[in-house]
Amino acid sequence: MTRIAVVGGGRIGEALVSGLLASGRQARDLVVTERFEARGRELASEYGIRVTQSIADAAEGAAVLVVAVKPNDVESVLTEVAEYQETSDDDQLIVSLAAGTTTARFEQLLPAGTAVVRVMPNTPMLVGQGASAITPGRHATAVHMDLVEEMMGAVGMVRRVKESSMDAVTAVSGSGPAYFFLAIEAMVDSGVALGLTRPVARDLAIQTLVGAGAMLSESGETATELRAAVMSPGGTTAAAIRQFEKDGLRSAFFEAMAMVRDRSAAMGAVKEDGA
Ligand SMILES: NC(=O)C1=CN([C@@H]2O[C@H](COP(=O)(O)OP(=O)(O)OC[C@H]3O[C@@H](n4cnc5c(N)ncnc54)[C@H](O)[C@@H]3O)[C@@H](O)[C@H]2O)C=CC1
Ligand SMILES: O=C(O)[C@@H]1CCC=N1
Repeated sequence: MTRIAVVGGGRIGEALVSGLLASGRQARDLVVTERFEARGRELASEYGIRVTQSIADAAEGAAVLVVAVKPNDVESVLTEVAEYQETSDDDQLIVSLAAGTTTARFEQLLPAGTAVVRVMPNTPMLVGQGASAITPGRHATAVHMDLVEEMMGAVGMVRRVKESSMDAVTAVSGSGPAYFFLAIEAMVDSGVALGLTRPVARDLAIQTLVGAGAMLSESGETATELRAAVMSPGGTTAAAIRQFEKDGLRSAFFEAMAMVRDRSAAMGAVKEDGA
């Protein structure tokens, strides 16, 4: 089976590894490079995978090298990857999970002709429920795209998009889980303010999110139709929706997601300028 090396054992690197193992991939087919030794030991003992501090060591024999470090660390990682590739016969497919960083930037830092596929994943891939968008670099072939679609498909759903859509994708699905976590925090606190115990408020709020998500994905009905079915005429839900609209919830989403798009685009622009 294709050997995968993951550089960066942080939150998203761990989510990928955990999701891949849960989907049936063998621990021997995965290797992680993690710069912090203690974190590396934690991952090795939790998942039974090999963890190393050396990028060259992980890259050796791997067909795919996944870059799962912060955008600011991409350059130093790719410098090491390029050094490795120039002295070996391996020509791994490079998969980027880094927000805002373009495939052109990756190609600039890697040996000429290196195949790069950019992915915007999200953390629910930890439990096999990720939502990823993928886009090819200049040298990525249909075979490379199929390989990445299969890898990310093992930990959730995948859509192919144009690279120019990646900043918007980040606003919807990359950062998206945090919006729902924030909503749950607010719902639990509000339930407590209304007199519920915290465990009861928490359990009810979480199951409500899970149930609403299942209805959205399984019923074939739109969010608008499903909301209408909860809103009895002159009832409780209508009172809540009216208040949310008055407080600008819809516009808050629009503004916040436009901020993500702009932030993501700015991260890419700064790096391409070489700043
Ligand atoms: N956290 C999220 O929900 C999402 C994150 N991303 C992207 O994934 C990337 C990683 O994000 P997180 O996992 O949240 O960050 P993180 O900070 O949790 O993990 C990054 C890990 O990389 C390690 N690292 C850095 N330089 C290294 C090197 N040279 N060699 C080996 N290990 C090295 C760090 O020690 C750290 O453990 C970022 O580029 C981010 O934009 C994309 C989508 C969602
Ligand atoms: O907040 C971030 O920059 C990363 C990218 C998408 C989700 N988390």
